[in-house]
Amino acid sequence: MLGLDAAGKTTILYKLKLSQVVTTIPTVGFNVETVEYRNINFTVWDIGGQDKIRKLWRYYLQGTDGLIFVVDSSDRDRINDAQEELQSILAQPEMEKTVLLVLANKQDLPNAMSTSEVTQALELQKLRHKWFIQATSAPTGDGLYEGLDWLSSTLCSK
Ligand SMILES: Nc1nc2c(ncn2[C@@H]2O[C@H](COP(=O)(O)OP(=O)(O)OP(=O)(O)O)[C@@H](O)[C@H]2O)c(=O)[nH]1
Ligand SMILES: [Mg+2]
Repeated sequence: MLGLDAAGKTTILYKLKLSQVVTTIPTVGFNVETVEYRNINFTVWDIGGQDKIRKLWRYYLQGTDGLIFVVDSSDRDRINDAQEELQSILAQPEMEKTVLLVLANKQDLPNAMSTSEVTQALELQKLRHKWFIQATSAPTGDGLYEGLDWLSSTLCSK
């Protein structure tokens, strides 16, 4: 699970793992948890997204079945940064066969971009990867399991 700092990755991970909203601090390094859903054990790696440590993302890619890319839909100023980071990670050789779940998170905030706005900004239509975008709100959990539904059915049919 990757995405810019403050996109909501750690909040999402622990909402899935504990069904709780935890208080987070910026992740330096990573958190890893297994999340069981529909008889699948997802090993979810939540990797810190601050600018200075983004260059470490590529060290976590080997053996990845699926990429969950989390976006703060209310952060219009940085959606282009998110687009650039997503493209550069998908260009890595380890990611050639990965499937991509984009979580358009923070839908509860006023002025959040819609999934179609995020789709356009991230240029998802141009990708050669299988992808899906899901609107989410981490504190309520809205959309999280719909995203995992797509991921599990897509990975199982591979
Ligand atoms: N309103 C709202 N706030 C959210 C949502 N998801 C996360 N947040 C808040 O956004 C802030 C950052 O969330 P984190 O989960 O720490 O973000 P992160 O992506 O792990 O950030 P890094 O560890 O720095 O990469 C926290 O204050 C969260 O409570 C959401 O869907 N809606
Ligand atoms: Mg974090």
